Amino acid sequence: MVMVEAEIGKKNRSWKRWRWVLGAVVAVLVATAVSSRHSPKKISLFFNDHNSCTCSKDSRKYTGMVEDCCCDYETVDSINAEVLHPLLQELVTTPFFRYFKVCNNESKRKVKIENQELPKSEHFRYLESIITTAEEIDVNVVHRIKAGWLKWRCASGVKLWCDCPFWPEDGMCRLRDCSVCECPETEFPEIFKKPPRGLPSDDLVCQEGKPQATVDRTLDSKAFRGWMEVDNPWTNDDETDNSEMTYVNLQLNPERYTGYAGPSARRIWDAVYSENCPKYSSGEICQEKKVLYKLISGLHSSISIHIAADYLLDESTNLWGKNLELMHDRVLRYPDRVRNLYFTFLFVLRAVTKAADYLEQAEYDTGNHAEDLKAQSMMRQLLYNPKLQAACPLPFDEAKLWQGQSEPELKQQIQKQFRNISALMDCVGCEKCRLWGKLQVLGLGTALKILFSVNDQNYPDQILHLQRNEVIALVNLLNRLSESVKLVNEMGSSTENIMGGLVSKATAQEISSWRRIWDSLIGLRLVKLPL
Ligand SMILES: Cc1cc2nc3c(=O)[nH]c(=O)nc-3n(C[C@H](O)[C@H](O)[C@H](O)COP(=O)(O)OP(=O)(O)OC[C@H]3O[C@@H](n4cnc5c(N)ncnc54)[C@H](O)[C@@H]3O)c2cc1C
Repeated sequence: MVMVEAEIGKKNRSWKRWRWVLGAVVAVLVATAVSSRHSPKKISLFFNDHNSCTCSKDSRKYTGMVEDCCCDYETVDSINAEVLHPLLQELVTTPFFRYFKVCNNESKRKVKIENQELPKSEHFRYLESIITTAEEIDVNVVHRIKAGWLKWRCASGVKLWCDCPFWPEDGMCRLRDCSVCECPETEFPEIFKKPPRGLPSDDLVCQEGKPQATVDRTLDSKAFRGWMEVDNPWTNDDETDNSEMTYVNLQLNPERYTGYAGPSARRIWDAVYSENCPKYSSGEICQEKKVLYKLISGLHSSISIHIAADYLLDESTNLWGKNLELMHDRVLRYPDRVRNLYFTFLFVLRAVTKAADYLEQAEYDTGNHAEDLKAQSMMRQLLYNPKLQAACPLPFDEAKLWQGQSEPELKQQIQKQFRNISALMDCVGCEKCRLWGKLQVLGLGTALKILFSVNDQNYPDQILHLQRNEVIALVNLLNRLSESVKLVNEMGSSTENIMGGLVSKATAQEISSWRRIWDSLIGLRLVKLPL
């Protein structure tokens, strides 16, 4: 009996010791996991579980048809590298494509403070005096004043500002790089300032969707296509008020890292996805909703790729370069984000080639004859490229969509959602991000208009009309997507190798830490190794 009790006591003591060891091990595990989560350079202990090499390697080999498209990944990569990318890179440098019209109502904005209307210039002088008594003023006005103050301090002379219709926008730019450099009046093409040919100059406001806009279509659809302002049911921008518009040179304002992040940026993306294009579930059968989600996700991937490809690596020395870790973390390690990028690229490419007749005949007139001829000729090379036509004749087949019974209501619903996304771009709190956000969403809206709102069997009377800014946005968007696809193709494997190296390095470090912990436990005689 005594012997049995002694045996049980021994087992209890040994169990208690093991429990202690187990507790210590769990504590160390948790601490390691927490510390690696908070340290961006470290790879989490659980990284391998979720991204095991075997599983991710296979899924990252993008082969076969791009989902819902009519062209495979390999062909997209080769035709992009060989034809599209070089052509587009040059095309967007021509004067016609490098100037983009943006809203410039900053100078005319009046800020209402205590029932007083102040012009913007006076508003800043008044600002400091009232900011202390802020509680007494309507909270929205205070938000806006603070936003204006931040923006003003961040980049003096900010002008690219249209009102955010959803909430007081908080102008969260961190770097000077988030501001946009506008063109002086003398720089942008004289012809851009003129009203469209054939229309009386004081009729500009009346053109949008109004009877006056019905230009002679026979003439229009044959040889000459003047640029005119016609409504796009997919976008939110009203560009008819030309006095409030100005031009920016896109070549001087590249899309790249700006430091715009945190709650302001997060709020935009959250609103875009949760309110306007929620991720479809695997059982979702509505193709059109899937398309909207994939277009936005593809655009988001492209923006992230550009941020990572042109990143401020060292602020103190102003060193810019590629941030492969960021590219991997935001896009490459999510196969669906990469797939959506390819999808968006093919969708926009299809829109451009579908509008070939229109784009071929359009006027690329900026007053610089040689450059305009070059733009026209490159446009033709893009639209009728034999290699592209042979390799990928129909990048995306829009005829498969909008076949259901509830088509008109569904189209209206999706148009409304896209218009909301378009309006949300005015809430982007950093100028340069807003410029590119607005341009690319306008480009997507133009692609949607080309594919779904004209020359459709359901709308036989609709003839394609594009605004100059829509064409500029469409082509620049295609160029951005083409760059992203090229970067993903080139960087994909090297980034994976580097990240793979980091994982193995981190794993090796972690193994050696574990060995030290293990050795100490043995040293403390808390663990007994079997003989
Ligand atoms: C319109 C717009 C333009 C911007 N332009 C720039 C710019 O030019 N330069 C710059 O430095 N910053 C820009 N930003 C900010 C940038 O996009 C990020 O928001 C910021 O860098 C913070 O990144 P994040 O890691 O928090 O993730 P975010 O990119 O903000 O993503 C937020 C969430 O969306 C989801 N998500 C991310 N990518 C995808 C995807 N491809 N598909 C589906 N879901 C996804 C994820 O759940 C993620 O957590 C822009 C933001 C917006 C809204």
